[in-house]
Amino acid sequence: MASATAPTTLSLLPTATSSSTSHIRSSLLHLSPTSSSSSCSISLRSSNIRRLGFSAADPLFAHGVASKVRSFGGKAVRGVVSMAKKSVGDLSAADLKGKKVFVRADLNVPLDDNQNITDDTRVRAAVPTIKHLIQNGAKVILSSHLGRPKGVTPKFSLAPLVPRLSELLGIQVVKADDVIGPEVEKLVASLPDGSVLLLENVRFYKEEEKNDPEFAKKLASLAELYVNDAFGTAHRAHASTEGVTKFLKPSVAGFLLQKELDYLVGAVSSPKRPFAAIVGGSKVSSKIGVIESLLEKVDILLLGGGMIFTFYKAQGLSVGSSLVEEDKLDLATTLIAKAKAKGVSLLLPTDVVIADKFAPDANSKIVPASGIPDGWMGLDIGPDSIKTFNDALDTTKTVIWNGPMGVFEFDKFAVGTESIAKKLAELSGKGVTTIIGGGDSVAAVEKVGVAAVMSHISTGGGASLELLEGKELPGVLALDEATPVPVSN
Ligand SMILES: Nc1ncnc2c1ncn2[C@@H]1O[C@H](COP(=O)(O)OP(=O)(O)O)[C@@H](O)[C@H]1O
Ligand SMILES: O=C(OP(=O)(O)O)[C@H](O)COP(=O)(O)O
Repeated sequence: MASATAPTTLSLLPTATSSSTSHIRSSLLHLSPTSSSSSCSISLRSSNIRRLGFSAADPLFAHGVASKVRSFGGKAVRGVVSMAKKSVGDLSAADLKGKKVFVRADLNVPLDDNQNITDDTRVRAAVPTIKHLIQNGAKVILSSHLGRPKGVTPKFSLAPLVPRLSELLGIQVVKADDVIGPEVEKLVASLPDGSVLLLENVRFYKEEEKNDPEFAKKLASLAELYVNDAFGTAHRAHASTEGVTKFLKPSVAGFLLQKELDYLVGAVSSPKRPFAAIVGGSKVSSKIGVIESLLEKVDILLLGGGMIFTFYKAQGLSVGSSLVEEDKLDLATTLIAKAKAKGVSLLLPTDVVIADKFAPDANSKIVPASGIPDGWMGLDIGPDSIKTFNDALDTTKTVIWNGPMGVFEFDKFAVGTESIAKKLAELSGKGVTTIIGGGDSVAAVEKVGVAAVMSHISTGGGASLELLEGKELPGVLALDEATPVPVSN
């Protein structure tokens, strides 16, 4: 784990020359949370941050440094500023033995009509942190939401999670019928060391989503330490993800949360190059933030999905009845110009699979991007584009993918998306870092059966999108910072 890494200290002095500045900048980039999430500390002045070409909004700093830099305004910052969050791996066995630990996980899994879990990815992803805690003698009070219930709703109970959790953990998980209150307190008091109590769906209380401080305090009163491992919910400032940290110290990151940050912030901020991003999905409007943020970092940007037709139309091509956002035509033109100015190789599909209706049994044909007839709509990228994309991807060392290349829910229009999934699997096998940024791209990778070989598959759709946009996640910001290391200055 990161805590085993030797502590690293950088001093950014105001007198730094331009050559030392570039050295510091590259060292700093190298010291992403990936390489040293718990033991890297930096001494810096805000003037040097600017000189190094960083802005306080740089995602590299988003989860530690930036907030401090901002809070100091333009004034000199002296002393140690930690860039990472404290991890559950930083807590010693003595910190954990016999301690009641409130663990917020994201166990928001899909259930079928018979309340069977149809995809247990999030349950499996929560296991390493819980196992670590129980193996160190902690009493785990496990909390999650499921769905978006309005008040107590039996079909959103966490009861279906108990058998799978117990199986994966190798112990019988006890379930409470409530989230707070005397019955829950009684169950907590009776917990032996190394056990797990699963609380009921935390969203059964409306106070959860309101981040009500009184509710957060009641949650906190159940435990002595807080671990947030709910990456998929880290973009929500709710009582169990943010509010509770005000009442429980330490408040630390779980292993899953750390891994997500390592890849979606660390690997993206200091990628092995060439670095490519593949962005697809339905609309430009939902991916503007991601595209703009990635344009700052990538060498190659491949665009697919429904959004390409807005780019085509902006370039004067006919798009038939394809999905187009008329109010985003100027934006598409701006993004193309921005890519050019930044030297990013932006590839739009050169051919598309078109359909005569939006349906799985639609008639289809392949046409060049410039040849979409009236009444037809583009639902997938074509074979020439797949080849061009594959050739570009062959040159890369890091790839991040967010959003399908076509309407992959219909088999006839899933070829582009599935080809990308297969290509990334092949590249992963050759040592390329492959990151799947949540949402439908994860479903595509799973459909093709190549999920296991990817470097990282995010468990959060919305959360990963916000991270890739360079936003700060409230559930992460609220956690304690990693212990600072004294700076030699
Ligand atoms: N050419 C297209 N026309 C219409 N919809 C498309 C097209 N290509 C992809 N889509 C749709 O985009 C949806 C995913 O979009 P989005 O939610 O933005 O991606 P993600 O979930 O990966 O973030 C899928 O349901 C897919 O069917
Ligand atoms: O499934 C989730 O988000 P996602 O669908 O964006 O991956 C999380 O559990 C967050 O759920 P929410 O969007 O109801 O807050």
